[in-house]
Amino acid sequence: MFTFPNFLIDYPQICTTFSSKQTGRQGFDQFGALTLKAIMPEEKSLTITNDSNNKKTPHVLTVAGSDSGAGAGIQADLKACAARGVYCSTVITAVTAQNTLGVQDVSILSEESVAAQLKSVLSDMRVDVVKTGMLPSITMVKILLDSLKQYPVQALVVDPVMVSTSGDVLAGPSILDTFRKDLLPMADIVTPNLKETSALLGGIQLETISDMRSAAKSLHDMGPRNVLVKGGDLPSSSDAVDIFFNGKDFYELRSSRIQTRNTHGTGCTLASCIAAELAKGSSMLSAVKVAKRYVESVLEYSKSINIGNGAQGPFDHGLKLKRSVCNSSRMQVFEPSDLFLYAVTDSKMNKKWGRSITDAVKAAIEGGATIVQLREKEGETGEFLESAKACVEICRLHNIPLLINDRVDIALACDADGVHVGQSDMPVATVRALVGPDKIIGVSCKTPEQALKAWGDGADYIGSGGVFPTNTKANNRTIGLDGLRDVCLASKIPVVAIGGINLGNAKEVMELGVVNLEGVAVVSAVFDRECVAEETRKLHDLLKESVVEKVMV
Ligand SMILES: Nc1ncnc2c1ncn2[C@@H]1O[C@H](COP(=O)(O)OP(=O)(O)O)[C@@H](O)[C@H]1O
Ligand SMILES: Cc1ncc(COP(=O)(O)O)c(N)n1
Ligand SMILES: [Mg+2]
Repeated sequence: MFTFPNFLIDYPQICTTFSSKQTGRQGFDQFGALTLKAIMPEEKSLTITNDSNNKKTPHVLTVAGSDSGAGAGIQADLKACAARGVYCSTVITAVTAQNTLGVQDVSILSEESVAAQLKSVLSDMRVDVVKTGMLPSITMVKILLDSLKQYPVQALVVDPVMVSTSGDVLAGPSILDTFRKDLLPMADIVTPNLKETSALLGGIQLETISDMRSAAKSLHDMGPRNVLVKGGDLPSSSDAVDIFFNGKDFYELRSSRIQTRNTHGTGCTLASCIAAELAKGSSMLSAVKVAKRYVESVLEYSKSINIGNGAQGPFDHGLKLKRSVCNSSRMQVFEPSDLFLYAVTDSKMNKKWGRSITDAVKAAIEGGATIVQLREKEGETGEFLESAKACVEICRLHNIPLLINDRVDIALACDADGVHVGQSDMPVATVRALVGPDKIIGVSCKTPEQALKAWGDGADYIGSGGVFPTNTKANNRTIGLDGLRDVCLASKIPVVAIGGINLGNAKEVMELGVVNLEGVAVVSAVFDRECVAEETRKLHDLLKESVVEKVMV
C-alpha cells in the first residue's frame, strides 16, 4: 500500500508558500517550492510570498484513450489543460475511432507500451497530478498503480470512464472489481457520470438528486477521498446538478443546463480541469467549482460550433472569446462568507477626508473588511486603473477579494477578482462572457424576480437594498427589511444587504437571520469617518455578535 502525499488536500485552509524544507514532508521534495492557496478561518491576513526562482510549472499527466474526433479523451485533456494554463503530458491506453455519431473502433495498446510511457514521463518530468480516463484492462490499472507507487504524485483524479456520452462501452464490466478494490481507494477524487455510478454500485437506479447523494456516500465508502457524481444526464433536472461529497459535507453544484448538441467530452474536460486546478494549488472544492463553471462556460460559448453530422458534437475548449481566463493570479474561489463585511469605497468621501483609494482600502482591511469594492464614479480612467492595480496588490496580500463597480474594462485591466453591476449597467451574461468563469460577479437587486434572473445569468452574489435610506445614492428606492427578506428567500445565491447600514442598525439586519443573507455592505459607515479602521473594527465586532441561526421563512 502507498499513500499519495496529499498536502494540498489535507490543508486547504492554509495559504502561504511552503518550501519542502519548511514542511519537512516526505515525498514533497520533488515539487520544489509550491505556492499553496490559503485562508485562515478567522483572520485572512497571511502574506503570500513567491519564490519565483524555484517556481514550478504545474503539470498534469493524463492516462487515457485517444479520440480521433478530438472531442473527448486525450485530446480533450490536452485542450482543457492548455486552456487552464497547465502543462499536460499523455499516456495513451487505447486508440479509438470516434466521431459525432459514436465509437466505430477501439484498439487497446500493449501493456508494455503503457508501462513504458508511464516510466518515461513520471521518471523525468515532475508530474503534480495524474488524471485517468479510459483504462481498458485490469493489468493496465495495476501497471498504473505500480508506477505511482514508484513515482508518487500530489493527487490522483479518477474519471472512471466506462461508457461514452454516445452510449458506447469503453471499458467492460470485468474492470469493475479492479476499479472498486484497487483504483478507487487510491483516488483523491472520483468523477463518475450517472451510468458509471450505477455500474460501480451494482446497477442501482439513479433518478433523483437524493439518489445521487446516497450514491456519492456509497462510493465514498469504497475509499476515494472525494466523490463527484455528475448529473449531466439526470433526466428529471432542468439544471445540470453534480453532487460533491468529501466524506463529511455534501455540496450540490448546480448550473443552468446549456441547450446544445456539443457536449461530447464534458466528462473528460471536467476531470482534466479539476486536475489542472489542483496542480496550480487549489483545494479540492475550489478545483471542482472552477472546473464545473469552466465546462458550463465552454458549452455556452460553443453552442454555435457545427462539426459532424451526428447527435453529439465537440466544443471549443479555448472559448470563442480568447481571453486570459487562466492567467489570473487570484488563487481562491469566492465563498459566501466573504460577504460578511463588504467595504465599498466612494470617491467623494475619500476626497472629503483627503484619503487616497489605497489608504482607504488598507484601513478597511485592517479593521476587518472581508471583501472590498472600488466604486469610483468620477475621476480619470488612467488614474483609477493605477489605484485599482495597487488595491489588487494590497487585497491579494491579505487574501481579500477585490471587485470593481460597473467598470468591466478596469476589472480586466487590473485583474481584479470580479465586477459588481447594477440593473442598468452591462447585463450579467455579457459581463460573464467578457470576464470568464473565474471572476466573481455581483448584481444589485431589489426584487425576487431580479434575484432569480441574476442567478440564471451567472451571477455569484446579490447586493440587495437600499435597506435603509441613504445619501450615497440619489433617487434610490428603499426596500426595507421586508424587501431584503423577500429577495433572500427567493435567491439561489448569497445576498449582502446594502443601503444606509451602520453601527446603529446592522444588528437588526443580521438578526433577520434569513437564508442566503451573508453580511452587510457599507459605504458611509466606514469611509465617511475620520478613522476607517476603527469604524470597520467596531462594525465587525457588532456583526460577529449578531450572527444568528438562519431560517427559511
Ligand atoms: N447541457 C449541459 N449544460 C451544462 N452543464 C452540463 C451539460 N451537460 C453536462 N454538463 C456538466 O458537464 C459535466 C460532465 O457531466 P456528464 O455529462 O454527466 O459526464 P460524462 O461526460 O462523463 O457523461 C458535469 O459537470 C455536468 O453537470
Ligand atoms: C477515448 C475516450 N475517452 C473518454 C470518453 C468519454 O467521453 P465523454 O466525456 O463525452 O463521456 C470518450 N468518448 N472517448
Ligand atoms: Mg457527457
